[in-house]
Amino acid sequence: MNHKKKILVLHTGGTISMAEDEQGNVSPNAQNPLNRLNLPSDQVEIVAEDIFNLPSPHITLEHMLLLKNRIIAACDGDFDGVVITHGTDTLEETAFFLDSTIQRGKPIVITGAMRSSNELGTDGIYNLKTAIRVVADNDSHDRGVLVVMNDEIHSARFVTKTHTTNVSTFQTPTHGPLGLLTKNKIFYFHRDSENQHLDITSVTGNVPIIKCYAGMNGEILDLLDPNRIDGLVIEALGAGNLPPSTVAPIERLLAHHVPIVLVSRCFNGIAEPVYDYEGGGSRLHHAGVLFAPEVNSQKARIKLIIGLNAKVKNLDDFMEN
Ligand SMILES: NC(=O)C[C@H](N)C(=O)O
Repeated sequence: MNHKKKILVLHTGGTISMAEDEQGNVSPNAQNPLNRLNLPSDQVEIVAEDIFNLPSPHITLEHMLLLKNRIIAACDGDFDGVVITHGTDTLEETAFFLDSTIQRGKPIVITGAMRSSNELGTDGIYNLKTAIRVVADNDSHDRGVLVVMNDEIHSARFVTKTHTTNVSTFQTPTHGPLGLLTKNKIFYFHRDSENQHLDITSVTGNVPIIKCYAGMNGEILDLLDPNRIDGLVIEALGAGNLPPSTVAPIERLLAHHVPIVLVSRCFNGIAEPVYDYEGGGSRLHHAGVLFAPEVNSQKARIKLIIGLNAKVKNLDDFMEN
């Protein structure tokens, strides 16, 4: 007889826990509608906790740290896996944070919804059910943190929110979903390599993100006080290039030992130091700018904060891998 899986479901809020009023305004509920979920008890035992009830734009790195500690305690205990429900706006950041701070092992899945609990075609209960199915599946072990929405399974490391309202918003631009669910089965197509993880105990640090654009001058960068920031992420052009007038302010920040990380503003692909012209990625890299090839700016920011809090010696290597 199969062992009955014991799964912890941690609700953090978001549209999945909200409802709309008669005017169509969506807001958090006092009563979490997800608690009406009815699962066959001979397959899984569910323990649900409302750890927070926040729209995901209210989620901070401190919330992510609390969540990480609760998940590690659950996995060290007698839970067979954890499902987290979360607002979709910052879901990829929480997923990436957890994937970067928790060792691979028991399945950890994050899900959310694009339509609140009483809207026509609501996807919340369905996504929660499929997330529980994925956690209960033996093949979901050792895959890192997974994002399950709309019958697809994605790696936290690569997934991103691509659409403001569509239920298929979560996509992996570089190589598609890791797997999918049908009515009765779960199929994994491939296994993503392991993300670096560091178990940190603090998340301090002020690391803003600046987006680059054609004709950008150095004025915004000049406004940054090196004593008030701990790092900077720049969404650069193409494979990782910047307009020439940004170079002098960048050199000034580097001289004050502010780590600067470049990612691409492109939706898809890998950033790397290639071009040898003023502002080109190769020259910037030589000057000390770091590259985060695989991740978008919001994930690079989280990665840099994790590296700084873990006091990583070689940040260049850490950000690049
Ligand atoms: N679909 C959602 O969950 C969006 C909502 N604004 C949130 O992130 O909390």
